[in-house]
Amino acid sequence: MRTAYSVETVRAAERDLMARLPEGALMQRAASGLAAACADLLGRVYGSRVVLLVGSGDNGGDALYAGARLARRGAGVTAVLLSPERAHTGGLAALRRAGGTVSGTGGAEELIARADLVVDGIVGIGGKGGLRAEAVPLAEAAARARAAVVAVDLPSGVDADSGQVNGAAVRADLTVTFGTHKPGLLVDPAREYAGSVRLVGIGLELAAEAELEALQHTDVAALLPLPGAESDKYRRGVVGIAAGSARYPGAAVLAVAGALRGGAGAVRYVGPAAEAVIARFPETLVSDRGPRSAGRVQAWVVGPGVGDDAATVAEVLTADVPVLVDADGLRLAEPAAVRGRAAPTLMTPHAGEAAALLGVAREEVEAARLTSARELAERYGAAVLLKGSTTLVAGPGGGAVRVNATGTSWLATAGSGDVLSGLAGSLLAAGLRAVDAGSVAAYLHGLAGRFAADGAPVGAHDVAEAIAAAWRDVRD
Ligand SMILES: NC(=O)C1=CN([C@@H]2O[C@H](COP(=O)(O)OP(=O)(O)OC[C@H]3O[C@@H](n4cnc5c(N)ncnc54)[C@H](O)[C@@H]3O)[C@@H](O)[C@H]2O)[C@@H](O)CC1
Ligand SMILES: [K+]
Repeated sequence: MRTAYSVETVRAAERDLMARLPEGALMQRAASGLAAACADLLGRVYGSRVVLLVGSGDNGGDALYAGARLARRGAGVTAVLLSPERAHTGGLAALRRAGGTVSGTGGAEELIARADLVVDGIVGIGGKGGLRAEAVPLAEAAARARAAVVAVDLPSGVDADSGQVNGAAVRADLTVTFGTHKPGLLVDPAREYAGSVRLVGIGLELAAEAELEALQHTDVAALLPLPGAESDKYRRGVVGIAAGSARYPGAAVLAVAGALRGGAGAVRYVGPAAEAVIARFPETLVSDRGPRSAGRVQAWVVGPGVGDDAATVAEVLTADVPVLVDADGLRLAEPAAVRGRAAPTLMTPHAGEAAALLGVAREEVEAARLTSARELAERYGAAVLLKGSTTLVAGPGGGAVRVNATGTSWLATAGSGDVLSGLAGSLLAAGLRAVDAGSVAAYLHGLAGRFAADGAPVGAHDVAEAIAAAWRDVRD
C-alpha cells in the first residue's frame, strides 16, 4: 500500500527524528537522495548544465546541497536565488565550495533555456498559496525549456495537503519526495504537476493515520473474493442490478457486464431492459416485478440509466443489504433515505454529479477533489467514490481516503461508469466492505481500461471484457 501523510504529521515526525540526529543530518539524507535521482535522470553528470531554483526555506537548502553533490561530480551548477538574503546559508556555502555559482533572478530565464536539468527548490511543504509573482516567470521558463525538471519534495505552487493548485505552479518531470508521499502528489490537479514520483526514505516514523492510501497489486489481490471448495452461486453472493429504462437499455447491459466480472455468483437484473440484457448475457436472472419482489440479493446497484424512476430508487434504498447508488440514482435518491440506511451505501458520482449533490459548481469539485469526497461521505453517511483521473473513495466515518491511479483518460467514454457500478456492486455482494469494493473496482476498472485501450479509443463494453485480464494481472 502506498500512503500519503499530512504536512502536520510529517512535521511532527521530523521534529522527533531531528531531536535524535546530529544537526543537518536529515537534510543531508534528503539531498543525497535528490542528487542520486538527478544523476539518474541526467545519465552523464560530468559537463551537464544544472540550474537550481532556490527559495527561502529548507526546500531550497535541499536543492543547494544536492547541487553541491552534482557540482563535485563535474556538473556546471548555478543557483538562482529568489530571496538572496534568506537562502539557506549552509547549502549556499556547500555549493560555492563545490565550485557552483550563484545568480539573481535577472538572466535566469536564459540560464534555464540552456540547462539540461532544472531543480525546483522554490518551496516545499512550507508553501502557502500559489507561486509568488517573482517565481512565475521561472516556472514558465522551465516549462518551455528542453531541460528535465525535478521538483524537490513537491512541485512548487501546489498544495501539499489538498492537491489544489492556485494559479501557476512548477510542472515537473520527476518529483523527489522525502519521508512519505504527500496527498497532493497523488490527487489531481496537483498530481499532474508532479510527473513521476520517487520516494526517498529519510527515516521518518509515521504513527498517525494516513490521509491517503493507494492500493497496489498485492493489496488488491488480497481483497479479491475467490470461490472456495464449498462455494455455490448463492454463497458467492447475488448482486441485483436495478438499472436501464426503455430509453437507456444500454446502461442496464453495461452494468450487468461489469457485475458478471466482479466475483458475485449470480447477477439478478430488475427493470424494463430485461430483453436487451438477456440477449447479451443469457446467464442473468431477470425480473420485471420490482426490486422488493425480485428475490434475495446480497447487494444492489441502482441508478444507471433509470431516467426518472424515483420509485425504484426509493425501493432499493429500503433494502437491508449494501446498496450502490450511481448516475440518475444520485439525483433521485432522497438524502434522508440514504442517511437513514442501516446497511452500507456506496455512492459513485463523477465531478458534475458530486457538484450537484453539494450544491456547488463542477469546477469547485474538480479543484478540491479530496475535500469534496470527504464532505459528501460525511453528509450522506455513505462511502463515496468520486470518479476522475485520480478516483477517490472516502468512507463515511472519516479515516484515510483511498486514491486510485490506475485510470486512463481513455476511460472517459460513455457507459464506462455503468460498468464500474456493476463491478463494484458485484464486489459488495461478494462481501467486501464498501470502501474496499469501491477501491478494488476502481483499480480493476482502470487497469481494464488500459488493457482494452492500449493506446486507442475503446467502448465501455471493451472495458468490461478486459476486467478478467485485469483480475488475472493482479493475481499474478
Ligand atoms: N524539516 C525537515 O526535517 C526536513 C525538511 N526538508 C525540506 O524542507 C522543506 C520544508 O522546509 P521549510 O519548512 O523551510 O519550508 P519551505 O522551504 O517549503 O518554504 C518555506 C519558505 O518559503 C516561503 N514561502 C512560503 N510560501 C511561498 C510561496 N507561495 N512562494 C514562495 N515562497 C513561499 C516562506 O516565506 C518560507 O521562507 C521540505 O519540503 C523539504 O524539502 C528536507 O530537507 C528533509 C528534512
Ligand atoms: K519544490
